[in-house]
Amino acid sequence: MPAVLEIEGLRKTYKSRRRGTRNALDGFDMRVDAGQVHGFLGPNGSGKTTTLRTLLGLIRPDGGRMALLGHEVPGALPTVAGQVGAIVESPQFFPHFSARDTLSLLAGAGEVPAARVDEVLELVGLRDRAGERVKTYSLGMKQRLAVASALLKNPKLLILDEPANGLDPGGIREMRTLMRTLAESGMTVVLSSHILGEIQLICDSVTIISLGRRVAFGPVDEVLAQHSSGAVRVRLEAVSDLPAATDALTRAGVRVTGHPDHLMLAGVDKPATVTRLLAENNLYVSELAPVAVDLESVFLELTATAPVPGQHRQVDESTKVGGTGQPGPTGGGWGA
Ligand SMILES: Nc1ncnc2c1ncn2[C@@H]1O[C@H](COP(=O)(O)OP(=O)(O)OP(=O)(O)O)[C@@H](O)[C@H]1O
Repeated sequence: MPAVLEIEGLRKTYKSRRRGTRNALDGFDMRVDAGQVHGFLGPNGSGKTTTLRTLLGLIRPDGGRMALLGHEVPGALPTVAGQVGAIVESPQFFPHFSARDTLSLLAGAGEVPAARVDEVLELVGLRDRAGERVKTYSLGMKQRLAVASALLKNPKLLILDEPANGLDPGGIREMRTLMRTLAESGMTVVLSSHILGEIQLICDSVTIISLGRRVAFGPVDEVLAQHSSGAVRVRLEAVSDLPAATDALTRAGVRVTGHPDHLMLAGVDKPATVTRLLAENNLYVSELAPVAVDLESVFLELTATAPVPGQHRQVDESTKVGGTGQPGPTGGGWGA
């Protein structure tokens, strides 16, 4: 299957006086095959938007190579731009224009046939409100308009950063159906999202990024299978014992992901060893069950972002150049 999007060894460094030089992308790789719905996942600040902005020529990379639809970018962007539709960060629309005026203006500028405006309004479910001013739209309606604008030129590749943002549950389901329909018509769709249950339902394949590097990729089934061996859910008689159990299990070399009322363990060969280890620490198990792992658990484990009882995780996924490769101690990866 031909690759529609290819990235190899992409590097991007941001420099700031306050935070020094930090790698947002640290040799990142990604490949998306034609006709797939591909999920692009990563914790806050892990480099997703930087990747997408770099691909679209909005940011200059510091190293690596990228190709869209078989053409090296950014050099070939003028050639491929007409075949790539993207929403990266919320686009701004004229508040006094209606959705139909907005799309007609964009269609005119992009030499798209006027009839396509009504087609995309229908596709995103805005037909009945298309004549009203954008300033009267809800967040979800603006999001639908943004998707409509990216679909106008019937692109071969559609890139959407958080398309479900602001959509109600019905809207999320409609977006899911729309993405599948577009893929069935031959379009390749790349979605970044934090709604992992949704990604598991929609996507054929995923890339997971952490600290500016790829930590997992491939068909969703394969990524789940690679990480599902020995997954066990543990509940204790006392929820307040979970931190002590996390500590004891981690010291014994078990990979533990904390949840408010249970722990998920990975790589457990014999569940009986867990029961014995906890009992030796006066921690008593009320449930020990093998589980089929889901994308959320895989994500939390691979990106080490699972909540730890009693701790407040600080967001910082960039890595200091010349540092240890770990996030900085001060947290707050919200730009310089
Ligand atoms: N203009 C900038 N100047 C300095 N640092 C930046 C800039 N833009 C992004 N960064 C940093 O680069 C890192 C990656 O940010 P990016 O926006 O790519 O993350 P993300 O994965 O899209 O996060 P989110 O899920 O929160 O949208 C973060 O540490 C961020 O603070």
